[in-house]
Amino acid sequence: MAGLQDYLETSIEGLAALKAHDLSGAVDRAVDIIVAALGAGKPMLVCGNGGSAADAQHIAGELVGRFLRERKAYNVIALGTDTAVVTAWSNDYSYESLFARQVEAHGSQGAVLLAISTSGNSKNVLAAAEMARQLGMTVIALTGEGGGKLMPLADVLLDVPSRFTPVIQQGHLCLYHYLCGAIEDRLAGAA
Ligand SMILES: O=C(CO)[C@@H](O)[C@H](O)[C@H](O)[C@H](O)COP(=O)(O)O
Ligand SMILES: [Zn+2]
Repeated sequence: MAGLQDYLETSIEGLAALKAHDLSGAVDRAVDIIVAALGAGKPMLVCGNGGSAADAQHIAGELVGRFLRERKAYNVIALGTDTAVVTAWSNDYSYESLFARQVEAHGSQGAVLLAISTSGNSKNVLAAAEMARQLGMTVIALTGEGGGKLMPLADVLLDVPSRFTPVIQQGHLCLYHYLCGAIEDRLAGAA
C-alpha cells in the first residue's frame, strides 16, 4: 500500500470518474422504484458480501431509523444478519442459495431487491437477483464497472466505473447516502 496521500488521490480519482460517469438518470429511476415500493408498504431487501454486507446494514440503519429527517420507519431489511438463519441454511444447503432463500421468505411482487456486489459476480447475490425476478420484484444493482453477471438481472444498474474493490465500495457509499436522502425527501413529502 502506498502512502495515505496516494490512497486519497486514488479515492478522489475514483469519485471523479463516478461523477463523470453521471448516473443521475439511473439514480432517479432507482429512487422512483424504491419510493413506490416503500410507499406501498412493500419491503426493500438489501444484500451483499463482506464490506457490501456491512453496506447493506448501513442502508437498513439509515432507512429503518433515520438519515437526515424525523419521519416514520421504512420497511428495509439487510439480508445475512440473522445468525441462526445464515448458519442453518448455509450449513444444511449452501451459502450460495442463502440470500435467494431470504428473498423468497421476505419478498413479493412490488418489493425491491438492492443487490450489492463490486465484481457483480458473487453467486449468492446473482441467485438472490434471480429469485427476486421470479417473484416479480424490481432489482437495483450497485456494482463495479459494467455490472458483471448482475448487469442483465438488474432493472437499474448503478455501476461505479472502477475495478478496484475499495474504490468501488467508496463510490457505493456516496450513491447510497444520496439514495437515502432522496428517498427520505420524497417519502416525507419535501421534494
Ligand atoms: O470489503 C472488502 C474489500 O474492500 C471485502 O470484504 C469484500 O467485500 C469481499 O471480498 C466480498 O466477498 C467481495 O464480493 P463482491 O463485492 O465481489 O460481491
Ligand atoms: Zn472493504
